[in-house]
Parts: sequence; structure tokens; C-alpha cells
Amino acid sequence: MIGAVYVVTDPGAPIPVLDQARAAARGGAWAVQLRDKTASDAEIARLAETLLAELAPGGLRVFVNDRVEVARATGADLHLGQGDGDPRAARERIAPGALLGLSVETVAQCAAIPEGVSYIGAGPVRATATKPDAAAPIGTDGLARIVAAAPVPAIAIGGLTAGDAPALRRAGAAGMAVVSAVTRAPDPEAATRALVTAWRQR
Ligand SMILES: Cc1ncc(COP(=O)(O)OP(=O)(O)O)c(N)n1
Ligand SMILES: Cc1nc(C(=O)O)sc1CCOP(=O)(O)O
Ligand SMILES: [Mg+2]
Repeated sequence: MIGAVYVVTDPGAPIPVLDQARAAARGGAWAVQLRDKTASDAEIARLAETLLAELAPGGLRVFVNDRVEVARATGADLHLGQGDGDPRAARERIAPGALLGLSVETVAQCAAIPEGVSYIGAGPVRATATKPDAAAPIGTDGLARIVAAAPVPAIAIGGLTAGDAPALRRAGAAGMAVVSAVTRAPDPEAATRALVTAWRQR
């Protein structure tokens, strides 16, 4: 089951990554993702193990970004992009119960989503300073087209805030993923809670 609010951590944010994840969990996030382009596999594995021990028993899903072997070694969930290797091969490497996410930027990419992918990360919906190599923003109309074409639930990502929740829901997203709206907020727990509340509002 895919949940509503998914917080991607940022090692460049003002508070440590573990505290970002803990605040997200307290605020009601469904998932956190450890995203760090420069840390070693051993460092990411240590963080994942800590979060899995501490927060997975309470229901939080813990993802690692890009690192198939870290997911395999720790039992964490995994998120891959279009350039991060074959998702079928990754599915074979990770735990049977682990979730596998795949980034999708275009409707055409929806035709190539293999079985075993649990959800897509669809975006960027809006411009984002967090990922300088992101594709051009697709907007909520682009998101709706991807939702319609995808065989699995879509989690919207890219430049999102709580105010976007109604439009993302109208577009058919199953959830929303954020980096800066939580990790750069003065109170990351309250920011997560605001996202959860906004998502639930009809
Ligand atoms: C939930 C979610 N969706 C999309 C992405 C982006 O992944 P990717 O395209 O591989 O880019 P990087 O994050 O690796 O720079 C994501 N991480 N999470
Ligand atoms: C990690 C990531 N992936 C994206 C994609 O479009 O695939 S956009 C993005 C960064 C999202 O950060 P923020 O919430 O601070 O804009
Ligand atoms: Mg990636």
C-alpha cells in the first residue's frame, strides 16, 4: 500500500539526516528516503539500519535512493531513476517484501514500467532547486497524463508544498514526495503534519 506523504532527506539541510527522518515520522509521514549522492554505501547502510530499527516497527517505510546493494544488505526499500540500472535486476536483488520505486518523467516511460515496480515517482511537477539535473516541470496536467498511463500508483515530486495537495489529488496522485518543504522548514515535524493534513482535506 502506498501512503500520502513521503519525505526525502537532504544531507545539506540544517538538521542531521536522522533527525529529519525522525521528525518526518513523528509528523505522520508514510515513508522516508535516504538520498545522498556522496556518502559511502557503508554510511547509507548505517543510517538505513538505524531508521529501520527505530521507526519501521511503527509503520514508517524506509527507502534508500539509487543504492541497490545497500537496499539488499539492509532490507530497506529502494528508489531508482531512469538512469540507475535495470529495475527488473534490482527487484531480484532486494528483499521480496521491499518496495521498489521508479522515477518517471514522461508518458512514454510509462510503457516501460516492469512488473515488480511498486510505484512511480512522477515529476518534477514544479521547478525545484533541490535537483539541478531534473527534467523540465510537467505541471499538474502532465502529472494527470502520467497517472492515467501508469500501471502503478504515482507519487508526485518536485517543488511541492502543502498548498499543492488538492491539485495533486485531483490529478490522481497517490501521494506527494518533498525534500525542502520538510528538511528546510523551521519545524520539520510540523511541516510534515501540515502536508498530511492538507492531503487528507477534501
Ligand atoms: C519519490 C522519488 N521520486 C523521484 C526521485 C528521483 O529519482 P532519480 O530520478 O533517480 O533522481 P535522484 O533522486 O537519484 O537524483 C526520487 N529520488 N524519489
Ligand atoms: C529528488 C527529486 N526528484 C525529482 C524528480 O522530478 O524526479 S524532483 C526532486 C527534488 C525535490 O525536492 P523539492 O521537494 O525540494 O523540490
Ligand atoms: Mg537516482
